[in-house]
Amino acid sequence: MQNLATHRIAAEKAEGRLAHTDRLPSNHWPRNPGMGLDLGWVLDTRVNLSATEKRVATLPGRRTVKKDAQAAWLLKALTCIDLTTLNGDDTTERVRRLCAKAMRPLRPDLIDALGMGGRRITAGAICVYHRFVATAVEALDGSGIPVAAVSTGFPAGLTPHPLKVKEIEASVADGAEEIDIVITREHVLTGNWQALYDEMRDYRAACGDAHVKAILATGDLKTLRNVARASLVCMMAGADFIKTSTGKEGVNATLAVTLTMLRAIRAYEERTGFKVGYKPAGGISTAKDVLNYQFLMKEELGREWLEPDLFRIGASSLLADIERQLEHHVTGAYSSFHRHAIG
Ligand SMILES: O=C[C@H](O)COP(=O)(O)O
Repeated sequence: MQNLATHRIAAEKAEGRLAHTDRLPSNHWPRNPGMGLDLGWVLDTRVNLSATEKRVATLPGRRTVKKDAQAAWLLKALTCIDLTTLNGDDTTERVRRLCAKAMRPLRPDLIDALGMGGRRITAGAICVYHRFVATAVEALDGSGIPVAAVSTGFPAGLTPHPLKVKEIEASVADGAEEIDIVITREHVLTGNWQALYDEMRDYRAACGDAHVKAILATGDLKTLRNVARASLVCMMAGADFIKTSTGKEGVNATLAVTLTMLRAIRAYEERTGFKVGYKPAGGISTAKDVLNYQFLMKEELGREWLEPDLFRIGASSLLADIERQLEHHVTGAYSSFHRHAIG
């Protein structure tokens, strides 16, 4: 069922008043409440590896956008970035600089030259460890940009369960509006779907009103079938988003994993009517990469999944390349990477 805000936005869109890059409110779609664990559905789910690989292999050559259209897609991608710093040497100062970048990701002259003068263009969120949540919330005050905290013993997810729940509660108390949890990979590798469902249910409950993204760590899950099944179980347990990776696995986001997860999202929506968001993360660092993810989102799920309330890109260095490409689009010249030190 659509809420009032949804109707208003739909009406504005129909009248052409909602520009391509304007942010939609984060409560645009009804939140996925989850459902009981349907083991039959989980175990019936299979993935055709060669068909998946064939489908994604043809994507880069088949779909391309140029000039103004490319600039519009890249601007849209920019608004979906969860600007991330997840390093052992993170400091308060680095997090503050990242927040400043999230609020002003592009130079004003570039925004004007792209015909977007006067529009508010920001990153989708800031993503940090719990230690820096309060710093980021303070730095972003009044901007409307949410803070996402990685949690539950990120990245390995092997701390005791009660501590994981407390970690979520602590980040929510500090002002995190989004919590990126990591699942226990062993539950997937041993086919213990009930245990995965139960832990995810606890995480969702601990989040309260904060939205929860379930990081599957797909590079650890061995098969696409496991990826599809884990995606379904996390959605059944109430995940608002499913996310590929921590960025710390040997293999992080890929197009094959993305196709598998997007089809699970589609199946879940067909069955329940609820839309779940998608967040590829880890190793996405070029404008060219991100366009392929956007094409796949649009082809598999439709235009609605190109907005930040259903699509985020977890990335620590993608913004710099998007900025360079947009600057090239405007000026005809590439700037060097050292001029885009953050993001
Ligand atoms: O969730 C975000 C990832 O940790 C970012 O990975 P990245 O540093 O490869 O962009």
